[in-house]
Amino acid sequence: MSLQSIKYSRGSLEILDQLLLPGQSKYVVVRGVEDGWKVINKMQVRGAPAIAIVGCLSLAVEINPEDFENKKSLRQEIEGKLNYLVSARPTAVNMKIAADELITLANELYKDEAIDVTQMKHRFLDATEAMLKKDIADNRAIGANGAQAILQRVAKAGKTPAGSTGSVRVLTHCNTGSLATAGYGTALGVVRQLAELGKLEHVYCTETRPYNQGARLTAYELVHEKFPATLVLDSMVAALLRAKNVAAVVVGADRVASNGDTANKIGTYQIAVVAKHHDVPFYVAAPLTSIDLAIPGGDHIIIEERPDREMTHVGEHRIAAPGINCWNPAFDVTPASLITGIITERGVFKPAELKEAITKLLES
Ligand SMILES: CSC[C@@H](O)[C@@H](O)C(=O)COP(=O)(O)O
Repeated sequence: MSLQSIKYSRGSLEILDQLLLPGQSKYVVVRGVEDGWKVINKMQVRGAPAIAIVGCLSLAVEINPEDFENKKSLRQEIEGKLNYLVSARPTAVNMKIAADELITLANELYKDEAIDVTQMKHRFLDATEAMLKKDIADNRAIGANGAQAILQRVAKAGKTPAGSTGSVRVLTHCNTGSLATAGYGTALGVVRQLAELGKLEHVYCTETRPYNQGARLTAYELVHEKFPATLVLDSMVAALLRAKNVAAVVVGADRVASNGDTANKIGTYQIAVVAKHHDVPFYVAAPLTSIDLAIPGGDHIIIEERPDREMTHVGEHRIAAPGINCWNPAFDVTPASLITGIITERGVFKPAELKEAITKLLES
């Protein structure tokens, strides 16, 4: 069974505290929106899809026991609280897209004269809870589409390791697995699917400084799943791609602009540059809820800057010289020109085809 980052039943929400992993597995109770905002901002829960789901469910547990005087007050509560949750972390677009969808739903329910305030609340709770199931289904589809794309490309290029039966070695960055989503994972879902097909020869994961999502979380998931896996430091990627016949890089995304430029965990951009140099295909795996068609390119993405302490300390232990200045952007933007394909639940797209393809899909 894969790890569960979010435990939810109507009226009750708990998240696995990712600040404590891998040392301790402890669930934190989220009682409402204020708790939801805090666990997202402090990164007790993180990863673009998980942020959106926990944010929305924190509103669900808050309004579940409340009696609203009328539909207008419920609609106002929903809009105000969702917009507040969007402010917890700025780079990932998933929370914003989920908030916009749920606000649109609340407006429709408000206008629907056939339902009363209690029915409106239940319809809203149903829609919020549906996100959990949808995310897992989307991730499974991403996994299948991504594994197929990688295996096809590798077969065409004749790049499987010598003596193997078409199995591949892949590299991933940050954590995109069960912990970053409702379950299964995006880029790690592709790895999972390769393993399910018996085609995963080896997966390499980066440490992902400074927060160490790779060493603490991805490595934890890979060990848990008993996948053949090796941890490397971020500074080893060039050497790894030169030495280990890696067939593909697959990473997640926090926000994909309409031209395919992709914001993801800091360090992703330099991996893409190195992959290009070594002629290794570089894939981004992300659900449609990570694609922001409202912005034309990566320059429009706000990059979150996090506290110096994440760089200067490992746990309680200071590793940097006292007094040194720090720059700690949590994400970078990989230009579309370095991306081979964007793997979604609805297919794999070249960055140049993304906008038209997604617009068509959303219209249908
Ligand atoms: C499926 S998670 C995709 C991305 O959100 C992930 O790669 C990432 O950058 C996470 O950053 P984090 O700062 O840990 O929230």
